[in-house]
Amino acid sequence: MTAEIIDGKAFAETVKARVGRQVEALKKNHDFTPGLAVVLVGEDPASQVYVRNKNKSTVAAGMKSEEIRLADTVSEEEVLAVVHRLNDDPTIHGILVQLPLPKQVDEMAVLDAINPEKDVDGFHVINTGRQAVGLPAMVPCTPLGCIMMLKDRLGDLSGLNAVVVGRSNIVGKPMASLLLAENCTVTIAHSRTKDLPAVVRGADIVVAAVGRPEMVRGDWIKPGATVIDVGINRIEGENGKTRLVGDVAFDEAKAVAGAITPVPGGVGPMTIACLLANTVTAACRQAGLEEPQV
Ligand SMILES: NC(=O)C1=CN([C@@H]2O[C@H](COP(=O)(O)OP(=O)(O)OC[C@H]3O[C@@H](n4cnc5c(N)ncnc54)[C@H](OP(=O)(O)O)[C@@H]3O)[C@@H](O)[C@H]2O)C=CC1
Ligand SMILES: Nc1nc(=O)c2c([nH]1)NC[C@@H]1CN(c3ccc(C(=O)N[C@@H](CCC(=O)O)C(=O)O)cc3)C=[N+]21
Ligand SMILES: [Mg+2]
Repeated sequence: MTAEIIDGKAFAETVKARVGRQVEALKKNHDFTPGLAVVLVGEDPASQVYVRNKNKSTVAAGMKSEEIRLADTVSEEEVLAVVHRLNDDPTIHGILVQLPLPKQVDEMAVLDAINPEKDVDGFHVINTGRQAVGLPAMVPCTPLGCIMMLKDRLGDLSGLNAVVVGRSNIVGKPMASLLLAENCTVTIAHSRTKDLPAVVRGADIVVAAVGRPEMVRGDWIKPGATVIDVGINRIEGENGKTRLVGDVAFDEAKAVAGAITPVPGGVGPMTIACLLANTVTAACRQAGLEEPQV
């Protein structure tokens, strides 16, 4: 058996095209343009790639895009001042502060300062709590993109055994919460989990969000399972060039799974597409407009 490769890049293009049509309708019918601001602290090259991709996609969808770059020596007060300015800017409907932040800046304090209505990452505790109890919320982009790919492939997720490897606030925990809301039986595994391979072998759905290159092996995968690989790891290839790999040993897992997302071209592009979709949602809520159904 060889797994179906889930084409996150192609899926993301369809989502971005829909967002583009929605933005066009908002401009035409309401003279209204959604705006997204991304705050990038420091020079981390990977983060710069993400920010560039986001910026390009935002502009391609017809939205306003503002990019704020701050030195990695910046003080917490300066970051908070930028967030407050963006909270007060009526042309900005979405604010994303790229993580991680340098150690002198308290991440929780910065996330807490973002107006929850503009929190397109869905990382504010207000949005986390609203999502957890089933109220309308901004939902974190990476887990949202994973759910969209799972539902596209599997339809109803009710009753499926889902194992999420990783419990970060930005991926693992919200992923588990969204799978629970889809009526999965959810297990969250982490660095203290005993016999991780055995836990993963029970899964109909595996979501790997660990940050360890190719840690999840093929013989951990139940035959026919759906594997979502969130990991983005740069490793040294044979020829000295760096290449991007996920948290799953792709070739091994592909031989056993029913479907699997590749890295690159899987979860990453869907994250960006969901960010744009969240920005339109946030903008419409702030302006008191219905989201255009186009
Ligand atoms: N494609 C995308 O859009 C995105 C990709 N990413 C990528 O996803 C990955 C995870 O990101 P993030 O959640 O921020 O990472 P974190 O480092 O914040 O969390 C990693 C999690 O993995 C767990 N873990 C670490 N080692 C092991 C192990 N040996 N066995 C079991 N569990 C382990 C940790 O457990 P413990 O809590 O016990 O320490 C922790 O919960 C990274 O590669 C990141 O680059 C992240 C965001 C978006
Ligand atoms: N506040 C905040 N929100 C985030 O959502 C957030 C963050 N901070 N910090 C870093 C992680 C990582 N992340 C990625 C998004 C897209 C790709 C992506 O587009 N990847 C492409 C291309 C990658 C490449 O070639 O470099 C792919 O996988 O095909 C990757 C990683 C969002 N994150
Ligand atoms: Mg920090």
